[in-house]
Amino acid sequence: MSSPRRTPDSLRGIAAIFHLSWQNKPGQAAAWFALLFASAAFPFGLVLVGGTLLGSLPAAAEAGLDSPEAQRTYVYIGLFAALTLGTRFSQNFCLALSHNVGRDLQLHLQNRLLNVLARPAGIAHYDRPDILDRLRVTRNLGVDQMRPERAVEGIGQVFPNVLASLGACLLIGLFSPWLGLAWLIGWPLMFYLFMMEYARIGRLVYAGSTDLRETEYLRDIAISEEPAKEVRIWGLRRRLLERFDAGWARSIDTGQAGMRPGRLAIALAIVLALFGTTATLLAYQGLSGTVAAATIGISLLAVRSLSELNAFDDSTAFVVFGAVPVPKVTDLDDDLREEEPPAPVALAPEAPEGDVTFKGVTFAYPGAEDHVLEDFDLTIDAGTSLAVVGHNGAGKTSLVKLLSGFYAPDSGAITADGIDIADLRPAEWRSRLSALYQDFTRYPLTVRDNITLGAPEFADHDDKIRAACRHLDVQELVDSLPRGLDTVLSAEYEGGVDLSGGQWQRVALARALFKVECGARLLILDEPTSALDVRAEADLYDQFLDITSGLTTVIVSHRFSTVRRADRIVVIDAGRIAEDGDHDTLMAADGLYATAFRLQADRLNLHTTGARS
Ligand SMILES: Nc1ncnc2c1ncn2[C@@H]1O[C@H](COP(=O)(O)OP(=O)(O)OP(=O)(O)O)[C@@H](O)[C@H]1O
Repeated sequence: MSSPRRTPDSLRGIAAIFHLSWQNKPGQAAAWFALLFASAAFPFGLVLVGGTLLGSLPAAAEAGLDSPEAQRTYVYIGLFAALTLGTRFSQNFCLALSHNVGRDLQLHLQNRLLNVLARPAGIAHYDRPDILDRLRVTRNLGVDQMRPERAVEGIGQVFPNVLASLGACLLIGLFSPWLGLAWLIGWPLMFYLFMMEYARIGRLVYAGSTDLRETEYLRDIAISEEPAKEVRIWGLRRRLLERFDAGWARSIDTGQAGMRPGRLAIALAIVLALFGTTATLLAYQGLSGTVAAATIGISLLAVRSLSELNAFDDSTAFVVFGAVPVPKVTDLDDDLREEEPPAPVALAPEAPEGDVTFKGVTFAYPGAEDHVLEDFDLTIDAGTSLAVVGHNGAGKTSLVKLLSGFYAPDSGAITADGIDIADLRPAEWRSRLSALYQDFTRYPLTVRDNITLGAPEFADHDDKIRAACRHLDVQELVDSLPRGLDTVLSAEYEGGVDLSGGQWQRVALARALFKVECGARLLILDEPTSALDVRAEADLYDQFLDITSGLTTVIVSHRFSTVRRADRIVVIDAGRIAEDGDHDTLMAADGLYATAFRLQADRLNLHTTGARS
């Protein structure tokens, strides 16, 4: 948990709110700034004119209705009425405009956050705890009291109030310079003490981000649909709750998370002392007639306006809490900004036509000490299929992630047609790839969307969709759905259906093959059969040559029935290639591959024997 005595995030947040509002819509921001000041200027004028009006009444009454004194009073009355209206209107307009500015800022931040997180070419930022901590704070863009939108609305109330109060302190100085000075010091001090209390509470809530991130993860496990089955079968509810409570207590000292009465008492004591002294002096001097009636009037109204303090209400809390996520978003934006290759190399339309190679690639995950791949060399021959096998954790998926450009090698290079893929625009390289990842995504969209997401510009090419669906009975699956390709794959929607795990994997395979139909040159299949039944796996085995014919394919699998079909098989062990060859060669070599293959084959045979007996 970080120290609660850091740079005040709220102040940075407020500055960022003004800056971003100006950047977003300068015209609207200028009107907002003007109204913020106008909402303070009108009440200030009201106090000044109101007090002067009060002071002018005795002389006007004495001099008669047509006297110059009375005419001055009429002017004051007119001004007072105009300023009263001005106060009312400017405050209402200011609040309305604050609402619009807040809404625009909220939208801007949400879009920016989405863009910031989706923008990096790779996914290494999801391995960085500092990014994840800030992400936790920015999630509060959607939590009511913490929303930046509420902070802007709060500014619309608090900012004019603070300015008007400072003006009122100055006006009290007309009556007594010492008293004015006392107010000018005491009032901001009181306001500061309140703000700091809110800021301290805000920091307590925000600061323990790492602990809270873990704690909230436990909460999410308890309330989300995906782990619901395991939560019940393992009876996790009580343990999750206990750990959630412990984590919450560790990250937020609940005893500290309220306003501290001591601080509040000091703040209130300052204000009460100022009010008491001012009232006593005003009464004494007013009665003794040593100070002009107008000065007494102005001071009285000034003191009254100072009692309309926003410092004590929720607006200040909203400003302090809601401003915190704002600079976090802009910081994330700066941190995750990536340089494009200085002069990106363009790929030929049909590229990669030649080999794809790993040359001396060494790679470790961010923050990890051990290398997953070390001085790794591999050539993936164009137009052939390559199977990558190895024990759990050997680095197969990491190889696929590197090939996809999700991570960059620490040293060495991955080249396609002799060009380092680091010199290409990531989007251009990926336009040539198609992939089915181990942890593929189940999109709650239509089947058509699910299949054509990789090449949406061809989404209405039914012939390509059919071609992508011709394997593993995906076409039959689509035909059996109530609305065919337009069926939404989620039971949460009207007319939608959910699929089984294996059916989802077939749809994901069709998605990968659709992109191939649309021109992808390199197909990556990472455990494509993990959820398939025996028949579907056998189908893939039968259709593998057809699917991969003439296509550069990398397949990662523990299922040897599919792997053995590949033109070439490499066994990865300890970050290097331990064996390399086709199925027959590797079996003849009688090494790791042959041992693992026989183990799996024997197990299947045993199983068959067991089933028969
Ligand atoms: N995001 C990550 N951050 C840190 N380490 C990681 C990350 N992903 C994987 N690793 C580590 O990298 C090593 C290789 O993982 P990888 O997923 O590439 O193995 P694999 O061969 O695909 O394993 P499996 O057969 O179980 O899928 C493992 O030690 C794993 O713990």
